[in-house]
Amino acid sequence: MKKQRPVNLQLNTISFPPAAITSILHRITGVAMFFALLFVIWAWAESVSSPDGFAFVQEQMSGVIGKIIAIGTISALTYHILGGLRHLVMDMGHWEELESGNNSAKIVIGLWIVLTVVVGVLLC
Ligand code: HEM
Repeated sequence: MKKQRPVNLQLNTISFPPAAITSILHRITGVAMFFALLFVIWAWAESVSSPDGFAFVQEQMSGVIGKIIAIGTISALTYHILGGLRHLVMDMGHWEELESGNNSAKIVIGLWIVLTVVVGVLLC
């Protein structure tokens, strides 16, 4: 057995390829959407419960926290759909090689950032 074996992984020195980053972001945005949906469902239910309920939700959503939640939720959904479409293309047998997989990952991340900025500008 080798005597000098690595004793631990230095996570901060590991560089993740774009495809790995898209993969973990897909899971993170999926879990984030699950929790965001709790808020979305509450907001929908409250807003149709009465005129006062509608006014309350409207007031919350026009505040800073409401806008952060809205932009975050739409951003997570946008990423998840872009990542999902990338998976669909890969399921059809394309973008499966190292180079094309990393390129499509970079495009997904780039598009996501651009679309999130657009959503942010539109909602602010
Ligand atoms: C509110 C709606 C959604 C929620 C809460 C959600 C949640 C999740 C979660 C938590 C995962 C990670 C599962 C895991 O890694 O074990 C996941 C994976 C996935 N989602 Fe969604 N998802 C939603 C909508 C969508 C949509 C609209 C698409 C397609 C455009 C999509 C495509 C996928 C795909 C392809 C995976 C698998 C990714 C992989 O194998 O690495 N999802 N979803």
